[in-house]
Amino acid sequence: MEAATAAATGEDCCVKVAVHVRPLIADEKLQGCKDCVTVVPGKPQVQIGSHSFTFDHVYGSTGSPSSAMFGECVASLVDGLFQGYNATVLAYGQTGSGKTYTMGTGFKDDYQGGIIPQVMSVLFDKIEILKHQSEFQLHVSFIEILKEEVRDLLDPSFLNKPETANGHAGKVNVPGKPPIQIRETSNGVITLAGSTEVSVTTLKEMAACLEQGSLSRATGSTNMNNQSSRSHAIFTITLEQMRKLNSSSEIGANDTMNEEYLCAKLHLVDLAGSERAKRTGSDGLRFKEGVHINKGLLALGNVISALGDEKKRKEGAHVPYRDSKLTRLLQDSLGGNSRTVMIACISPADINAEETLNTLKYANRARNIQNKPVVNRDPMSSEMLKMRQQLEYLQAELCARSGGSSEEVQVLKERIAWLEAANEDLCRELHEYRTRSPVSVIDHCEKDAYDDSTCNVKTDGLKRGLPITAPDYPMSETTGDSREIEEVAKEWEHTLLQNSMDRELHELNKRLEQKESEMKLFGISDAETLKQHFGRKIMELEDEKRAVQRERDRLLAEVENLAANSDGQTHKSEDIHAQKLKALESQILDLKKKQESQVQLLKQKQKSDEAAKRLQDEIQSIKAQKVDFCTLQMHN
Ligand SMILES: Nc1ncnc2c1ncn2[C@@H]1O[C@H](COP(=O)(O)OP(=O)(O)OP(=O)(O)O)[C@@H](O)[C@H]1O
Repeated sequence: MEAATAAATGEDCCVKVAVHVRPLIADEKLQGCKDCVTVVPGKPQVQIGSHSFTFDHVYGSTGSPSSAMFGECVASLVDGLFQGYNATVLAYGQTGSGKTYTMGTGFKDDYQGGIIPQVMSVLFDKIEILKHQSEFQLHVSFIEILKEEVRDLLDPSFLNKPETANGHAGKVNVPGKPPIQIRETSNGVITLAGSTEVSVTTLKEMAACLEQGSLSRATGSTNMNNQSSRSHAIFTITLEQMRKLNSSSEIGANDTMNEEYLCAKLHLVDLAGSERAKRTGSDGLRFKEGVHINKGLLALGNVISALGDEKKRKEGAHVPYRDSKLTRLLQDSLGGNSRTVMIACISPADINAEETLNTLKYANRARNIQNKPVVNRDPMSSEMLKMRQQLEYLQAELCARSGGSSEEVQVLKERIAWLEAANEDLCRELHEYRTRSPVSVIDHCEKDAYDDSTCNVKTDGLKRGLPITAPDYPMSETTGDSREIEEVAKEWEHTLLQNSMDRELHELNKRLEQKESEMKLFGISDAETLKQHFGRKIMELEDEKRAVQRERDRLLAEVENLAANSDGQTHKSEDIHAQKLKALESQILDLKKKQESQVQLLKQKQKSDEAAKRLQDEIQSIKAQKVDFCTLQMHN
């Protein structure tokens, strides 16, 4: 639960102080006490001796009737609970001054006229009225601080215990039960860990809790009060509500949007009375109790002094809340997040004049205490409230604008509709392109390239499809929608360009691979070997040719010699030689042919060398192109 911030009315408000003057009681009358307190008629002013004090209200002994106290001082606090404000009603005064009577925790006399019973009855009346617009949950706790120990008055294990030796009706701490601890949450809220919180749904149930706790409370008889409260008692009502917001705040259709969770606490405090041991006649246990009571009240007095002194407050003086459990528990009620009313109970008897004056001085100082009550709303509710307020503000602004220039709104609406339609078309187109296979996209792109235009030209065409500068609206007014369309077109253009470049790069790689494999065939080392091989072959053929020519010359010379020597034999050997010569000539012819084919091979080799060189040059240029493309892709 979060205390709502200033936005949720973090008002500064002073502790309200009312004085309740009880009538002289039988004992005092018996003692012949005189009335020493005067209430100025029609004014909330009290005079005692030479001292005069003005308060917010004065009840009893000819001041306002006591019956008016609830309506004037407490009813507004109960109302505030329903708005999420914490509240405290604190009864302060000397022993026997009427605190228990005023608060209505005594279950004697006319206790129904006390504040707590009236609070309970008004609370349930209000819940009955509001139950149709809110869901409520009520819890009560009832604790007492006795001798600096916090005790749970609603602990079921305290019930039906026999009266103990010290005279405290039925209260024994259960062994093993952890003591109640006062804790402070991270946002400064004081809580009681370990106290019983009883969930109640009816007035009867709540009254039963009050009765049970009151009967369990430590009381004892003193000279000044035969049923004196020996402890400070705090009856706390916690009201949780899930409030449905009224129609003026209704915005969303969602129910949770129209609900807020509020939680507020009302502390009803009946303090033990200050006492003087001499006058109360207390000794032993009562004396010890009195010491503790006075210690707690002294700490309370110091806190009131620190908070009530404007100078000290401005100087940021330390407030000794931690000096006692009472002040620690009342930290929020005094100077914190609570609307607080202090009821100073006084006896009019002159015998009590000194204590009465002290009480009035304290009460007067308490009037200067400034509290800061805030609505206790849970963080989610706060957030929703903020959002709701923001939404209301925006709706109001929209209404104001549309009221101011309906024409402008109409034009804007048309423009939005047109942009939405254009956007839809583009999205559809984009979707179609995306669903195509990458190859078909490239093909599409290449087809465009073949038509003497590039992919970029195509995407420009896509952009052209969008009349970004609509005739009615200047370019500077381009809205989010048209920007979106442009971005889609750009993205598309980029994709196509990318695809085209990828494709070209792929082609280049393929060509490069092919050329490199060709180059392997015409490797430099293989070419050299081939050259040497052919060279050798030609040399061999040359040698062979020369040998055959020599043989032919020899044979011709032989033929000429034989012709000169004999005719018969000459004819025979002439034939033989002629045949040999013929064979040699055909051999020479063969060799010549071989030589020619070798020359042809050499020429081819030369051509191959040249082709290899060209290939190498081409590879170099392809590699250079590839580098250029890669650089271009990186830039894209
Ligand atoms: N306004 C009143 N009208 C009539 N009787 C009253 C009124 N206030 C108190 N009394 C009576 O005065 C006596 C003391 O009152 P009460 O017990 O309420 O005092 P107290 O301040 O609670 O005392 P303590 O601090 O010792 O508990 C009771 O008998 C009570 O009935």
